Amino acid sequence: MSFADFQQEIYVNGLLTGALPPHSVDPAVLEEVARRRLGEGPYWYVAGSAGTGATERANREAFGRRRIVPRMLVDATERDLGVELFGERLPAPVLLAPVGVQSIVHPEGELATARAAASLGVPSILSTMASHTIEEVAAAAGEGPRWFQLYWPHDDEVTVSLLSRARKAGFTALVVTLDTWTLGWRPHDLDLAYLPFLRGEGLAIPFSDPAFLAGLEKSPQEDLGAAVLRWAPMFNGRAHTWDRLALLRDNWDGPIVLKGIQSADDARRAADHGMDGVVVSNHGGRQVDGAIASLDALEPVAEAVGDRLTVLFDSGVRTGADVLKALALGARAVLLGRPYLWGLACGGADGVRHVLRCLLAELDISMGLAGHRAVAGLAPDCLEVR
Ligand SMILES: Cc1cc2nc3c(=O)[nH]c(=O)nc-3n(C[C@H](O)[C@H](O)[C@H](O)COP(=O)(O)O)c2cc1C
Ligand SMILES: CCCCCCC(=O)C(=O)O
Repeated sequence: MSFADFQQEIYVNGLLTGALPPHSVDPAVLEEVARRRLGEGPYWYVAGSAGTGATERANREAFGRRRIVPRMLVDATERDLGVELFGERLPAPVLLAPVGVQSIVHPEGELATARAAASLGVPSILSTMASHTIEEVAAAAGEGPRWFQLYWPHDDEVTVSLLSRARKAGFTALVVTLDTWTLGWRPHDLDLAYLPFLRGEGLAIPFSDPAFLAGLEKSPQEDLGAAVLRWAPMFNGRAHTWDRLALLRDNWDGPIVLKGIQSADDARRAADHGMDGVVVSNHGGRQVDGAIASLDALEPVAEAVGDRLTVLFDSGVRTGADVLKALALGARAVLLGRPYLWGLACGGADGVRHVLRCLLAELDISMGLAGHRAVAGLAPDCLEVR
């Protein structure tokens, strides 16, 4: 079955039974429904961005400036969206971005996300700030592909312990997020005084880690305040430096991908330091207001590193056509962020699966209509810049 068949399934169901799709296929409508369900604090924590929102808007505008140039009389009836990432064959060039504290959106949080992604063979990247433990999420993902995202603690024993737990639980690739060593200036969260971690929420992974617990007199269940006080300076407030990457290389025997890269120079340095990939990302515009649009950073990074690194992309992807554009500009695959959280809010695992199926169906159909049989054939000349 191709991803495009989801469109037929919806039409046929509608014709035969009069049934509408369980959720809207329009990401903006789904977001509106999620907004009503979540309430102000949780909605704005997810939807919000840094400062005036200029970078979040720039992310979308950069997609708007690029237009696909469809080619005719090409037989693209049969298409292959598959892609190989670090030796793993994936059915489509899409992963679910790491997102912390998903229990604020749905009680099953990362467990639901992992199940939905696994049902389609798509990797979901587990955040260090997840509201379920590494081992619980691994069990929920079953045979599905798993990647782990590290928020890198300023405590080497905790770092090594997290990496070893993730490896033991079957996570194959490590994504190290560099752009959020401290939280950006986020007016919505400040005005609503809504910051889930400060209540100890969504910290299931550090709070279940033996090396982290070894530094506490009482368990987090007995003394949550003390646990938060140990967590905060360990994970927040100080950046690491390039020379420290050796610790990760020495303690992770799979691919390592640096997330949050926005400059060609940093991408080259990542390659020089023995990294395997980068995610060109500005964290969905949540960190530096006024930062470069992620899509504008993509092509220079891809050109700078050539085959030395696997280049992934996120920030601002909303539709299948967006995925096509990012692939054409040099991404091997993209990470989807906020849209799947709206699916999670509206329908748990089914909602996340629905969002993924819509995105992949639209990508598949857009590829065909634009005259592309495989993602490997996409290049900058498939697009026009306005
Ligand atoms: C609510 C929320 C929580 C996030 N938590 C994390 C996280 O724990 N780790 C991380 O690397 N990125 C995190 N991100 C950033 C995403 O991985 C991704 O870079 C971003 O959402 C992409 O932009 P988009 O939402 O416009 O698609 C978070 C994003 C959101 C919206
Ligand atoms: C110490 C930083 C924790 C941030 C976790 C969630 C996140 O990345 C976000 O954007 O919010």
